[in-house]
Amino acid sequence: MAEETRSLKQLPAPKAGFLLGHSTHFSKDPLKFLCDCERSYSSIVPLRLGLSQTCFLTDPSFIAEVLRERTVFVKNTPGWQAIRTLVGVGLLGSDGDFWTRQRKLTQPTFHQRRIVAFGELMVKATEKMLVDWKENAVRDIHRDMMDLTLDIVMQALLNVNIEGKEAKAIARALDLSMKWFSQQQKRGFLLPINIPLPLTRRYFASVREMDGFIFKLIQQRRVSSEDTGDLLSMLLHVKDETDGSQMSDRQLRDELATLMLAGHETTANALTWTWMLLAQNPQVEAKLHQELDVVLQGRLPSAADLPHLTFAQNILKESMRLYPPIVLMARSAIQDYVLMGCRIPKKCIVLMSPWVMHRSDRYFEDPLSFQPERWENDMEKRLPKCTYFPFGEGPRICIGKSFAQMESILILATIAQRYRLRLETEHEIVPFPSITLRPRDGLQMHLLRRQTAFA
Ligand code: HEM
Repeated sequence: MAEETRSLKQLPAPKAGFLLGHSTHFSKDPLKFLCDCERSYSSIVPLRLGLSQTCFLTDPSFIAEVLRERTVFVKNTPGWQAIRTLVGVGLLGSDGDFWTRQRKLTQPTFHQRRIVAFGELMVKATEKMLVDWKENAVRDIHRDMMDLTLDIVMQALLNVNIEGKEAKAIARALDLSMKWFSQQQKRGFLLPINIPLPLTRRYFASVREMDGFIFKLIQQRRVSSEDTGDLLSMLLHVKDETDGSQMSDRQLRDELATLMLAGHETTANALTWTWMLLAQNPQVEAKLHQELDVVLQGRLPSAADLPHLTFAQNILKESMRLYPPIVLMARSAIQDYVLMGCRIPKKCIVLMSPWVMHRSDRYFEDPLSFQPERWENDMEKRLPKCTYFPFGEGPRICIGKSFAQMESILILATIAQRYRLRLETEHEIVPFPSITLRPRDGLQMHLLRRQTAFA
């Protein structure tokens, strides 16, 4: 006999408010609320956030299924609609056939072979930043990592310099978008974008200014046909193999805005949390220094060193386990779908959280402690799929994964060769989940010059 299908309503759920459902608890402290759900309820937790019927998944195989079924579970959620105001219908926020075409066109651009060419640029940009670092100074390391990764992504994408007015306009739009999203989030629900609040007006004005610069850059490149070796040059030349068509200016603009947003904050935050964790765990830091000294012998790192910097790789894996830059992923069901015997109704929003899965004691021993060694002996391969998924999973897995891994290791190695960073604050560092997970009040750190045999 066929097994009976349960409805979401039959599953145990946290107590909900009459009007706002679970929104009040969720918006107060989303990470704690979701961790409590994982500990106290079954693998599918029904929730109501505002008017939206929602469910939260805590079983890795359920998460893997939803991420795999990209034609049923799409990105048409209020959060994604807000992100589209910045990135349009680029890879990150599109669905269906349009996404398939864009992914096919963009994928070769991110091939490992091509990405390696950006290694030198990444190290040079880090060295340029270090010119302003002085021994014993106190700096907001979060700000520094944001500026550095923006510099790198701008050069890799557009071959423009961070000091130029184009880059400044783009940085302003990205920054205002973060503020705008945070403001929306604090409210606990998203207001329609056409309500002319002051920040909303400033945000849209800055997006228009950013667009002006991007369209101008695209035009200049089309006219000159110059290959400047950046990602824009590659995207300008890719052709759909079925009909030979190329990307329009609008599509190029949307992809560039997407790559700037997706490729900058995420890596900056991964590095910021890594510096905090290294300062809190000096024995791990000492082991990193030892590896850097043995492998690099005092010279600058390059892409060719990556396979030998295995402890550095494990540090970043472990830091993204505890502080995944994307803490929550959302999809909306376009039709009823039966997930492991439970009916997920059409329009239901499905939530999945790397933060929650990465901190579950069902999969990780002593989950809150920072132990890069746990990743030795191919531990990642032995975990069930979607237990550890900082870059997502399935067909929509992060296209910039190799770029981000190379960038974060090269930056980590270049800085850690010369400096030890110590926490300046006695206060608790509060993780704040905006589009990405950042420290709410920045990260003030004290710079100590490292004494090495090579200095
Ligand atoms: C540590 C750094 C990074 C992390 C943790 C990260 C994480 C993610 C995650 C979790 C997704 C999937 C989102 C979802 O399915 O809802 C994603 C998608 C994406 N990421 Fe990243 N990312 C990082 C760096 C980058 C970089 C450097 C780039 C580009 C330069 C990039 C470009 C993208 C794009 C375009 C997508 C959308 C892919 C698609 O839907 O086909 N990311 N990223």
